[in-house]
Parts: sequence; C-alpha cells; structure tokens
Amino acid sequence: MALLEVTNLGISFGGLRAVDNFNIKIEKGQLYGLIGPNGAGKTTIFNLLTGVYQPTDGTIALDGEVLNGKSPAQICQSGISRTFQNIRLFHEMTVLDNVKAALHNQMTYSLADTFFRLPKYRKKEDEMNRKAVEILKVFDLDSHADHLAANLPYGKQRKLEIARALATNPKLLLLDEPAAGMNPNETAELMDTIKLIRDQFDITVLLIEHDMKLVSGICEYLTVLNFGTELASGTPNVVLNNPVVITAYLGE
Ligand SMILES: Nc1ncnc2c1ncn2[C@@H]1O[C@H](COP(=O)(O)OP(=O)(O)OP(=O)(O)O)[C@@H](O)[C@H]1O
Repeated sequence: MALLEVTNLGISFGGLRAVDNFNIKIEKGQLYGLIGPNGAGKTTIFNLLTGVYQPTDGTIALDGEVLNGKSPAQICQSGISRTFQNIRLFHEMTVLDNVKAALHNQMTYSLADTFFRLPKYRKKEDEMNRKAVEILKVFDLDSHADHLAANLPYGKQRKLEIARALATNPKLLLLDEPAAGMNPNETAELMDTIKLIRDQFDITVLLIEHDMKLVSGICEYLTVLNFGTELASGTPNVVLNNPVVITAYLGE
C-alpha cells in the first residue's frame, strides 16, 4: 500500500477549476517532486492535503486513513506536516522555542502539571528541550538555539522551518519551494539536508520546486501539473526530457 494515495482530487474556486481529476501515489520513503508552471495548482494541492481546503471531489488517504473532512490540526496528528512558500516562523521567538512549539502536539500533561510545575511537567520540559536540540543538530542550527528566529540568515530560516515541521514527527513532509530565494551554496546544502532527513528519519517527502537542479538532483519521481491536472509523471530523466513538458513548463 502506498503511503499517500490521492484519487480523482478536485476543487473549484467559483468558476475556476484549480485542481481537476488529480491522482498521485507516493510510496513510503520516496522523495517525490511536484512541478509545473506558476498557477498550475501545486500549492492548492498542498492546501488540500493539509485540510486548509476541503476537496470538492476525490479522496486523500494517508497510510490507509481517509483524511477528507479532517481539520489541519487533525491531519498534522495523522502524520502530514508542511512548510510554506513564504517563511512562516514565529519570528520573535528563539530558534529552540520554534521547534519546541511544534513538539507540543506530542506532549501530554494537564493544566495542573503546568500550573504547579509538577515533576511530570519538568520531566516533559526536559525531554522536549533534549528533543528540540537533537533536531536542531541535524540542521546544524544548535549553536543558534538561543537566537531570535528573525535574526537568522535567510537560508537558516528556511532550514528552521523544515526542522519545525519535522518536530511534529510526520510520516509525510510537504515542502513548498524550499529553495526559493536561496543562493547556490544554500541550495546545495539544503539538498543534502533533505536527503539526510529522509534517510535518517525514514520520512517520505513531497516537494514543490522550480529549481530544476534540486528537482533532478534529489527527486526519485516527479509529477508535472498543468492547469490543475497531471501532464506527465515518471523519473526526472524521463519527465524532464518529455517534449510536452518542455513546451508547457520548461519553455525551451
Ligand atoms: N483561495 C483561492 N481562491 C480563489 N482562487 C484561488 C485560491 N487559491 C488558489 N487559487 C487559484 O488557483 C490557481 C492555482 O494556484 P496555486 O497557488 O495552487 O498555483 P501554484 O502552482 O502553486 O503556483 P506557483 O508556482 O506560482 O506558486 C491559481 O489560478 C490561483 O489564483
């Protein structure tokens, strides 16, 4: 069984059919790319997968569990986490607290534990600090733990967003243009990080990206979207040399 199975997905905004009859199957552990021209419907698909929008048609299933009708918070609990095209960190919080905020969805303690700072609360807090630092280490951000997120350089802010998404312990991580605005060195580093989180944390990744170097460098399988529907799917080598894709998207 595929980890993510999307069947006949569709949504309309007024008269605009933003996504139409979209199908995708992503196997566990796969590094999968969703590409296509501006306005093709890529981010709308992420919004459908994460419960920001409810589909007008079709089903979304993660690990056999149908996600239709669930809220974004419930979908996060079910195992899908995401980053955004425009960075959405808690800018006035520290790097460590940004990650801890995401860890909170897995911690259970009562209001009384928190209010009276009972031993259970302190134990959980210590555990959370340890986990957050562990995650920051993967992203080489642990030395910035006490800095405000707003003061990190751009490339590190993007990494912190991924670290925070990872902290919710997802089965599937959705990355919306993770390399946007990065210089070539930052992009190369990001590619290594994405590969590493897939390998070390056994996480499945679906990413939207316009940077073809990143896409062909790390994605094992691609779907090209055009006008809300699938134009082509396959390995990067096959898809990126497909004349239909070149005409519609790559524009050469
Ligand atoms: N909430 C909404 N209301 C109305 N139209 C919307 C809404 N969200 C998206 N759209 C429209 O749906 C279409 C697909 O947009 P979407 O942002 O998903 O494209 P995209 O492939 O992610 O583009 P880009 O690569 O530029 O980010 C566009 O025509 C967009 O204007």
